[in-house]
Amino acid sequence: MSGPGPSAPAGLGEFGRIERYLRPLAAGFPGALGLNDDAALVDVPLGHQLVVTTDAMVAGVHFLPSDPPADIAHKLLAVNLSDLAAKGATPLAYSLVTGLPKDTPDSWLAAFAAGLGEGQARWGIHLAGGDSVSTAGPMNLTISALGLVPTGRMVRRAGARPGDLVFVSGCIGDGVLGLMLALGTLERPDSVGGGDYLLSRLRRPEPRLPLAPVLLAHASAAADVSDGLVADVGHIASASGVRVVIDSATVPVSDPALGLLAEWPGLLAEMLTGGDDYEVVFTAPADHRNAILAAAASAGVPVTAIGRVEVGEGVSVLDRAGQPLSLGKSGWQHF
Ligand SMILES: Nc1ncnc2c1ncn2[C@@H]1O[C@H](COP(=O)(O)OP(=O)(O)O)[C@@H](O)[C@H]1O
Ligand SMILES: Cc1ncc(C[n+]2csc(CCOP(=O)(O)OP(=O)(O)O)c2C)c(N)n1
Ligand SMILES: [Mg+2]
Ligand SMILES: [Mg+2]
Ligand SMILES: [Mg+2]
Repeated sequence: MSGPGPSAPAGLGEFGRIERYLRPLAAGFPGALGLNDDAALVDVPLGHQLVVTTDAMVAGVHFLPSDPPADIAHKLLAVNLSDLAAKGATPLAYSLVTGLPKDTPDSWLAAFAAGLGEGQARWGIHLAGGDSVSTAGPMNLTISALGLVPTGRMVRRAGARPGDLVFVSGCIGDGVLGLMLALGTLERPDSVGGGDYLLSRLRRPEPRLPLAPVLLAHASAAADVSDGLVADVGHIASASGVRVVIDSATVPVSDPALGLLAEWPGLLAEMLTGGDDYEVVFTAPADHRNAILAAAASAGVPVTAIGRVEVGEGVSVLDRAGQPLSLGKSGWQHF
């Protein structure tokens, strides 16, 4: 049809890009139909429900335009799989929308697709379909991820009950410290490798998928921590109609973050509210505590008890002396 001519694109063009970079990512998912149809087909095994989640990432808002394309791909998949993990779901497939500025070279998409391929292999998920558009604005990348849960078992934000304990995976605050390093608003920590660790936690978060079965077995409510620990605990509190009390001294913090905190104690408020953690916060009956810690340890995910659920509403964060900390904000908001 359209041969090379004055209006032909300099690179592979829309369909050339799909064929070269995206079709290989769909090879492992028969329902993707080789990215050759109007839509994809998804089989849901008997006794299971489909869990659907969508997160977008926008240049200048969620990542820096200069970030390596493979890191952007890793994070885009990871933030979506983090929501699936928090719901107790097992990843199945994803749909991708690339909104790229017109001057984005083929080489950028090649590196981005390579990053997606690495993530697919790591997390056992395949591309099912999507859309490719150009944009007059900043780069905009969106994934909708599909996962499976046994019917009726998705772990919701609603379900926390007074008397439950609050648990969190991993460490909190690395992401926002990594962002401050990337933006140059924080000095690199003295610890060898500490700065690289914090930047990798920002750019390459690890979705807590191995925690999903532990959540299915024990959690009364759960959310992933994207906006900030206090904000996301607040989502559980309001959905569940309860009050949550967090003991800030028990919130797990990495060694590089501890080093920075020793010098600038004021960073604690940022760490509790800054977001970009992609850890899972969940509630469970207090008598499940030992079973949860043992199951999480077997799954290779560190989990720590950080607070309790009470009658009431909202979130209180207490300092070492049991006094309320005033944090200023609870988390990231787009508007
Ligand atoms: N543009 C939208 N259209 C439909 N639903 C949306 C939209 N934006 C957010 N939501 C819904 O609002 C809820 C909160 O969204 P969000 O805070 O982005 O969740 P998360 O932090 O887990 O990614 C979710 O149930 C999400 O599906
Ligand atoms: C360049 C840049 N600026 C700021 C941030 C911090 N940041 C941007 S959005 C966000 C919250 C999470 O994003 P959102 O779109 O709210 O994800 P969701 O809660 O829907 O999963 C954070 C912490 C960042 N990661 N990169
Ligand atoms: Mg979202
Ligand atoms: Mg999310
Ligand atoms: Mg979430």
